This record gives sequence, structure tokens and C-alpha cells, in this order.
Amino acid sequence: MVKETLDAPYSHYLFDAELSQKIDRRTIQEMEIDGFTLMEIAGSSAAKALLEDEELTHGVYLCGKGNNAGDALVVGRYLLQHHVDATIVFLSGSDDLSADTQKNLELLKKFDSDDKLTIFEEWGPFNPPEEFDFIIDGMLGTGLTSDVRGDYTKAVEWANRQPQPVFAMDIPTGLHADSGEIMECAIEANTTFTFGGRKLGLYLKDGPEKTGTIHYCELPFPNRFKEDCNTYLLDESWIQMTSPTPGQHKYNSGVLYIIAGSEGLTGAAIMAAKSAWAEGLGAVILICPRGVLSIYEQTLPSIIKKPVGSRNDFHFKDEHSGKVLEILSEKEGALLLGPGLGREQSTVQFVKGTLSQNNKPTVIDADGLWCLAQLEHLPKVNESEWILTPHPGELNRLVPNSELQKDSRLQTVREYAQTTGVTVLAKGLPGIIGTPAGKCYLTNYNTKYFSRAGSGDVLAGKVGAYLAFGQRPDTSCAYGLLKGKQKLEYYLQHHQDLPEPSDFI
Ligand SMILES: NC(=O)C1=CN([C@@H]2O[C@H](COP(=O)(O)OP(=O)(O)OC[C@H]3O[C@@H](n4cnc5c(N)ncnc54)[C@H](OP(=O)(O)O)[C@@H]3O)[C@@H](O)[C@H]2O)[C@@H](O)CC1
Ligand SMILES: Nc1ncnc2c1ncn2[C@@H]1O[C@H](COP(=O)(O)OP(=O)(O)O)[C@@H](O)[C@H]1O
Ligand SMILES: [K+]
Repeated sequence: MVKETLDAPYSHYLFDAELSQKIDRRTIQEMEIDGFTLMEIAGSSAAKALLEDEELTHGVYLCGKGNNAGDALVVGRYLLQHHVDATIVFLSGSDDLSADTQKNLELLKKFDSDDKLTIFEEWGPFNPPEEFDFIIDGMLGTGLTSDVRGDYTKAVEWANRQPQPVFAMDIPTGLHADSGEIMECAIEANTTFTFGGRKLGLYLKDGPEKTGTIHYCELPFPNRFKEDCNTYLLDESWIQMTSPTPGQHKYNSGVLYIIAGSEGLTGAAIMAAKSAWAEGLGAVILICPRGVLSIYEQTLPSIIKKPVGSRNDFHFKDEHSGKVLEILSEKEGALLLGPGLGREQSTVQFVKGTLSQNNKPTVIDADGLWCLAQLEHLPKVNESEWILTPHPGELNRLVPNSELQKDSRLQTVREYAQTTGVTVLAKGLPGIIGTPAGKCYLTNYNTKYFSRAGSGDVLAGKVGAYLAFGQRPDTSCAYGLLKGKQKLEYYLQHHQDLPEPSDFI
């Protein structure tokens, strides 16, 4: 299998407001492409997409006073040329518009030769046209700095009550471009046209529920200005998942060791082992306490089992470390540790003892993470590559610094991965991969389908499998997530009911 790197295309870079504004500014100053031209390209590409997809006759344009309104006015001008009438409301009047927006208002008026344009200077007197078929949200974009206030709130609430589709310029008004937080209230868009770079807030927290379909419109920003970006959107449009090629022998076709399971929790080990095996590995070797071996003998015929301890051992204990390390040293490969290990004190010591002498690329999940959280330091051999796969509760337990926890999950993941030198796959909505180099990758689909117990074990098995094939930690995480997404989509296409975790194997 070829080792892949996670190099996102520029279309999948995620910008916060500051970076967006910085790139705008540099393009204007250093490239001498003025703001008016950028606005023209932004608005005209949104208008072109609207004209291609929709039959439109009359739009209501809700406009603030900044450049976001300018984008809306450019759309209005192009649509006017295609006989689409416009009713425009300026929520802060039109006396104090930004320079480029002002210029676009004058231009729009000049294009209106047959009185198809109606303008309201404030919300109070606004009277919606008897018939209109869409709303354009040009109230607030990356310039939103505080809770939505005054008439903007009324306009947002009105728009959200209308049955007509709402098309948002850059970001739905009220959604914070950095955090995806709703600032008091927010537009519920059917489509969001995002300009020059996708805004982070579209994909975080409340973002996915407010944006509708996201349409990225390119602006002439030089690629080198985008290099400060360190957050990217993961999707299959740019990640080619290479299929494994069978090796000469089972032990050079990828070997994954799994340390998992204890009495009452053998299901987690079974799910993880089956999931890893389904990826086509040469061998999956499940190391288990001897007391639970008989369960695996019956359920996992394709998996090699290596029991440790006595028949009376139903969970891993401190004294099992030596034997386990001996087994791990037999073959090259990767390790998955954690699903269903249980939380006995002796298991915590076992985890510490085993990991502190293990050099294999390793995925640590579930109870393995619980054990790590009991220890003062990560028992990690310096050069070894680790992936931790915490859900939000496990992430909070792992990050003892309460200041960090209060920050956004994205920031927590980034800082934790950077300071500890491990790759983090933080589960939740969105799923976030954080790398030791400080890069983060966000999922772009509804991860709620994976919330039933067991899908975490399936995911850990897949990530472990790709690590065992020799992929880099970040790529292994991306493949594991997207493999689950592929399985989910297939399931939803062929069934009416909700999938079970085993459907993702
Ligand atoms: N060349 C470029 O830069 C390009 C930019 N482009 C576009 O410009 C957008 C950014 O434009 P922008 O910076 O003018 O900010 P924008 O979002 O229109 O709003 C700022 C105004 O809102 C006000 N305001 C703030 N918070 C508020 C609140 N809570 N409630 C009410 N009002 C509030 C604030 O008023 P203030 O509080 O300062 O008096 C200020 O006047 C960007 O998203 C993209 O669409 C594209 O055309 C590509 C080229
Ligand atoms: N393919 C996937 N893509 C995105 N997220 C996933 C995927 N598979 C699992 N998840 C995430 O993993 C979570 C389940 O893991 P977890 O909470 O540890 O449960 P368990 O270990 O009981 O299965 C889901 O809520 C979801 O956030
Ligand atoms: K907007």
C-alpha cells in the first residue's frame, strides 16, 4: 500500500474570520486587485450558480451595511439582468454603507431601467412583495462581532419563518465564522455561498444545522497567502483510498495486534477485531486474558488468539505485561489497545507497563484512554507513533488543564496533539483529527448515525488496520472515518431503518 499524505486542496482549507480578512487585505494591497473586483467575482459566481439551478422571478434581499451586503447587491444586479425583480431592505439604512457596497448600490440602480427594483431604508416600513420566490441573506458575514441585535434579529426571525428558500452570502447571518456558535439568532439557509475560502464556523457546533448546502466560490487569492491555514475539511473528493494489495505471506500483508476485552466487555474486542479483519489484513492477533478465551474461540474463527495468564484471569493484570510484550515482539505491525479492557486498577498498571516498552504504531481507544487518564504522564516511548480516539467525555478526562477544556474542542484537540506529540481522532460532531504538527481535519457529514454503542470499536479497528498497513497516523484516521461514511451511505441507500454498528464493519 502506498503511504499517503493528507494534503488538502485549497478548496478544502478552512479559514477563520481573521485569516479571511488578512487574505482579503493582502490581495488588495499586494496584488492590487481591489475590493470591488473581489466583490464582483463573489457576487457574480453566486448569481451564476443561482441562475443555473433555480427558476427565479422575485427576490427579497436583506442587507446590512458592510461588504456582505455588497455581495448581495452584485447578485441582485446579475439577476435583474435576467428579469428577476428585487426588493431590498437595508437594516442599517443606506447612508453609512462600506465604500464598495455603496458603489454597488449606485450601480444596481443604474441597471434598473424598467423599475424592477424596490428599496426600503429600514426594517419598520418593509412590506414583503405579494409574490417572491427567494430571500438573499446579505446582512452579516465575517464582520459579525457580537450578538445579533435590533432589527437584524427581526429580519432573521422573519426570514426563518418564510417558506421560500434563503441563500446566504458567505455565512448565514448570526453564525460566528470562527466557532459556528449562534450569536443570539441565525439565518437558516438552504444554500450558503462561501467566498474565497470556506469559513470554519460552517462546519463547527451549530454551523451544519444552519448552512444548508455549501457552495464554495473561488476568489483570486494567491495560494501562497493561504499557507497560514492549519485546518482542513476531510472528504472523499480529495482522499483517494488506495486498496490494500495482498502480500507474499500473511505476516507481510499487515499485522494488527489487539489488546482488548474483559469479562462482560468481550463484545468490544469482537467488534474491533472483525472490523480490522474486514479491511484485508494478513493477520489480526487478539491478545486476551485466558479466562475469556472460549468466547473468542466461538465468535472469531479468522482471528488468531493469544491468551495470557491463567484460566481465572478475566481482565488484564500488571503481571501480564511481560508475556504480552513478548508476543508483541514476534511480528512487525501495529497495535490497537483499549476496547472493553475494563477499569480495574491492575489493568491500569498493565497498560502503563505494556505501553512504556512498546515501539509499535499504536491506536488507543475507550478503556485504554481511561487508563491513560489515571496516569500522570503518557507512558509513551519517544519515537513511537500514537493515535488516541477519545469521544468528548474521554477528551475532557485526558486534558487535565481546565483552561484548555473551556476553549473550543477544535482548539483543545490541536493543542493536546501538539504538546503531547500524538495524533488525536476526537469523535463527535464534527469528528476532528489533530496532528502533532498542529494541523486539524474536520469531517463533513452527520456523525450522529454512529452514536450507538459499538461504532467506536468498529472505527478503532479500521484505524488500527490502516496503521498496520503502514499508513501514517493522520491518514489512518482519515481512512477509518471515511470508510465508515461509505458504509453508512451504502446502508442508507438500501435500507429504510437505522444502521447498527455491525453494518459499518
Ligand atoms: N474585499 C473583501 O473584504 C471581501 C469581502 N467579502 C464579503 O465581505 C464580508 C465581510 O465584510 P465586512 O468586513 O464589511 O463585514 P460584514 O459582515 O458585512 O458586517 C460588518 C458590519 O456589520 C455590523 N455589525 C457587526 N456585528 C453586528 C451585529 N451583531 N449586529 C448588527 N450589526 C453588526 C458592523 O457595524 P459596526 O458594529 O461596526 O457599527 C459592520 O458595519 C464577507 O463576509 C464577504 O461576504 C467578499 O465580497 C469578498 C471580498
Ligand atoms: N465513520 C465514522 N465517522 C465519523 N464518526 C464516527 C465514525 N465511526 C464512529 N464515529 C464516532 O464515534 C462515536 C462512537 O464512539 P464511542 O462513543 O467511543 O462509542 P463506543 O466505543 O461505545 O462504540 C460516534 O458517536 C461518532 O462520533
Ligand atoms: K450573510
